[in-house]
Formats: sequence, C-alpha cells, structure tokens
Amino acid sequence: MDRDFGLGGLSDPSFSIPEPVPHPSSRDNDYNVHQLLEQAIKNSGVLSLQGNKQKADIKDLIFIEDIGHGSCGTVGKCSYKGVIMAVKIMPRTKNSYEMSRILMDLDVICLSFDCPYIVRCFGYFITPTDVRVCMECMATCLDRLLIHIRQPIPERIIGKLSISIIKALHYLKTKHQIMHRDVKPSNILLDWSGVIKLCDFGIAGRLIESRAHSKQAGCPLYMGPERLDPSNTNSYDIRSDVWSLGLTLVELATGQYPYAGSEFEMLAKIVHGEPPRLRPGNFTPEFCDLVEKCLQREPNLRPNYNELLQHPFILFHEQQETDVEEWFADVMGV
Ligand SMILES: Nc1ncnc2c1ncn2[C@@H]1O[C@H](COP(=O)(O)OP(=O)(O)OP(=O)(O)O)[C@@H](O)[C@H]1O
Repeated sequence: MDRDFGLGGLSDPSFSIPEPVPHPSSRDNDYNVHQLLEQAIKNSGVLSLQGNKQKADIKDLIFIEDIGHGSCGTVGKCSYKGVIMAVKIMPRTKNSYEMSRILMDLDVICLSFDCPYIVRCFGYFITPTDVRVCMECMATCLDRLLIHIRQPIPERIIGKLSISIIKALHYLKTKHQIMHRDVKPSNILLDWSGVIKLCDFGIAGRLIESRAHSKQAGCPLYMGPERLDPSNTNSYDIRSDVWSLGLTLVELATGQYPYAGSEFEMLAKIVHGEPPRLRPGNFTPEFCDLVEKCLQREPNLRPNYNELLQHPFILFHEQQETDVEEWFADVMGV
C-alpha cells in the first residue's frame, strides 16, 4: 500500500512500502516502524488550512484547554493563527508496537482526507519527543455525550449516525483495504453542526485478501466473539467491526452497554451467551432487524457494508431530513 502521510499529495507518489508480512519478527517490525517514521518526518510541519498547504511553526500552536486522554496520548484544544483545532499529542517511544500504533493512526487519518465521515487532519508535527496530530475540533464523542445527557439517543438520530459510520468503515475497506478494529462510542465524534465522524485508527489493521491476520489489541468489550475466543486461531474480517457497530448501536439506543458483571463475566457472555437484541416494542422492526443482523455470533451471517447500506433502516433514514444539529443543541442546553 502507498503510504501518504501527506494529506493527499504532498509526499512522493512513487513511494510505497511492501505489505508487512503477517507475523513479522520484532526486528522486521522495528525496521518497518523506522522506515515509516522516516517517511512521516518528511511531511512534518506542513498544515493544510482552507485549501492551502503551508509550512507551519509549532510555536504558533497555542494550547487552549484539555479535551481528553487516551491510551496513546492526550488531546487538547489549540489555536493555530486563529484556527481552532484538536491536537492529539502522543509521546514517541522506543517500543515498536506503541510507535506503530501512533504511525498507523497518523497514516490512516492522512490517507482519509477525502472521506467526509472521517475526522479531518490538517497536518502534524513530529518533534524529537512526540507526535502532534492537528485535527478538526469536534464537539464531543458519543460515550461522553451519553454520560452528559443521561438518556438514550433517539432512533432517528441513530439512523443518521449509522449512515455516517457505515460509510466511513466502507470507505476504509474499499479505498484503503483497512479495517478499524476499535469501533465503539468513544471513537465516534459529533460536531456542533450535527456532523458525525469516525476517529482513532491506532489499531486499524491492513487487510490481506480481505482478512486481518494480526491480533492487535482493541477494546475487548466491543470485540466480536471470534476475536475473543482463544480457541479460534483463524484470521478475521470486517464482519468483526460489524459486530462492534451492532453493540455500539445497542448502547446508544438504550443508553447503556448491553452486558453487565465483571469484565471477565462480560467477555464470557460475549463468547458463549446470546447476543444482545433491541426490545421490539421500543424500536422500529427495521432497527431491531439491523441490530440482530450485525450481532450474529457466526461472522459469516453478518452483513457486509454494501448489504448494510441497502438495509431498509439505512435507506429509510437516508431519505429523512433529520436535524441532528438541533437535537444536539437541545440536549446540550445551548
Ligand atoms: N478531533 C477531535 N475533536 C474533539 N475531541 C477529540 C478529537 N479526537 C479525539 N477527541 C477526544 O479526545 C479524547 C481522547 O481521545 P483518544 O483518541 O486519544 O483516546 P480514546 O479513544 O478516548 O481512548 P483509547 O485511545 O484508549 O481508545 C476522547 O474523549 C476523544 O473523544
């Protein structure tokens, strides 16, 4: 796959690296990470703002406030010459697994500059100590939103949200042969105009013949049973992300994560128990059906993205003029 790191065209288009082998030795992995870092450094310090690519000075990035913390770093609201952005700061590390997560996140967000359903990247800085990714600043992620509003998200809003997330995942699969592998409410962002986008690609996986082969970590509570079952040594495909999407939709529609108990108990229920369902009386049959199809224990029975995009729930909500912006302002009390 061509590595861009250049927001659509800054880097040498002839540059490409070989597909990583499924089980690289750690020396090979260190070598790949080093090569990727060298390539990324070439486009460090260039921001693409209002259609113009410009050399930027990191000193002009003014910190405003903290947004949040993740396992790879922290996100802060910053201003660059008056443009507000969310800057994700990830410390550089000698650990090649951690570093490959940082580079994967950077790579996917740069590659996806032409997808309206993926959070936009303005550019990045690689300093001797950290990597700073400058992104459009969204209002909140969906797990925080649920905590804030203390009520489920209405089905008509979930309809619009589902369309954006399925299109984002479909784009990654068809355009870049990538699966996300960490679909969950905290990786879905909403802005004040009601636009919904996918973010956080640190553990995204490259697909080889449509399948992912490495066992990268993700959030186990949203993983499909096939990824959790230790007896399953097979590779898996985008249908694992379809499970995570189904679980995410149940959580948004009911206001709570569908499994209870200790983490061990919840994981055991995912692997061995009946998958969650929406209660028919509370939701339309189309929504219940979509969730049921996503949450099939057998991955091959789950729909792919083309099938999801043709599902009656999705087709219906594509026709609707739902004002997500108004709903969001309303629940946030602004
Ligand atoms: N572009 C953005 N605009 C606004 N908030 C953002 C943006 N990107 C990330 N955030 C928020 O910053 C916080 C930290 O995000 P980050 O992606 O580092 O970690 P996470 O997804 O919460 O956790 P983990 O990486 O461990 O899964 C989250 O609350 C996330 O919603």
